[in-house]
Amino acid sequence: MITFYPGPSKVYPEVGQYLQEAFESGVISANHRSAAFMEMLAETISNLKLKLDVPADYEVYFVSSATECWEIIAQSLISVPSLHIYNGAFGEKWMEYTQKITSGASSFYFDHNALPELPFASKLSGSELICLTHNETSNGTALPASFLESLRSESDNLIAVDATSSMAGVELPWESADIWYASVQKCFGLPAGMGVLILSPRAVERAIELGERKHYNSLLFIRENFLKNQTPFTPNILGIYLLNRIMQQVKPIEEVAEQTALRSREWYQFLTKYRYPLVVTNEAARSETVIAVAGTREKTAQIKEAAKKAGIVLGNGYGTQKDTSFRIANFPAISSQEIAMLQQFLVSFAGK
Ligand SMILES: O=C(O)C(=O)[C@H](O)COP(=O)(O)O
Ligand SMILES: N[C@@H](CCC(=O)O)C(=O)O
Repeated sequence: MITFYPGPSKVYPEVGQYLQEAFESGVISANHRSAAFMEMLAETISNLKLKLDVPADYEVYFVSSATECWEIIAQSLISVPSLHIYNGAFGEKWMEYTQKITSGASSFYFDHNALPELPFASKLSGSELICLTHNETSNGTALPASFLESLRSESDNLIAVDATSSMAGVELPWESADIWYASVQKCFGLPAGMGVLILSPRAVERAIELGERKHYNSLLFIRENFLKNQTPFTPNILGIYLLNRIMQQVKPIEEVAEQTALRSREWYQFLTKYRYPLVVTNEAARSETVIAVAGTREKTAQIKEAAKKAGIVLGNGYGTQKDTSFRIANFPAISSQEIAMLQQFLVSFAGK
């Protein structure tokens, strides 16, 4: 089967070889306070920062998932009600989890075919954390870099961005936000089981100011460990090993992003040509890494079933469009040959 599911998704083919190497190297049997592990952790962070072009003064931590980042942020970085700007299921869930933990999260909902308006920024006091979803996996939308850049210039607030399904696939305007996080099972092309959390110096300062230390995953506790090249709890050592190998292998993000952009343009043109209705009709709001195709319940079920018979897994819809859309991951680990196979299938399905 070839898979276009937007997470877990296709892993880079080299992962097979790296798994064997990890076993043979002995590092996955090593204690996580050993020199061997600490060196590997430091090297992984350094390779990730290099390949993804993360600013030198931003700090990188590995946690268990993007979902855990919702909790870490709510516990350790929010003191006054946060503002959540979203248009889909993952942004909404982030707001709901935060609400449960902090008892104060406000929402600014915008239509998935629109981009959020900026005037909300002038109504903020300055201490609220602004929470944005860069790439909304559920409905195939993304925020353009220009939106993040404008928000940054309009507001002094700390900004947190969920880049779960875009980090390592597109270029991110790092300096336009303070907290970024993602999961490795999307654009990193890795097996699931790890989250990447990246903080600006201002976010670190905020964590220090708030001084929250009540949880095993309190940000300050995580940070203190990472500063020693360690982790607060036994980490996913295999996941870190694989991430390091993939970061060594991939091209710089600028080149990866070029390919993502080109492939996404081709996908949208192809789908339009063969009359597959897109969930996102506004081109400016479309994601480059997750493409959502609309359809009736019946048609959507039929196409997923026919694809399966042809050896292809399409992503189910998610959230309000669970049964009336399917999703196609446009992640870097997917090969051009696989894309051609799916397109061939879609051409023949369209003709039926
Ligand atoms: O796809 C998204 O967007 C998500 O939020 C993921 O489902 C979250 O993945 P985890 O890393 O939390 O498992
Ligand atoms: N992120 C994946 C999985 C989410 C889930 O099922 O919890 C998706 O968008 O489908």
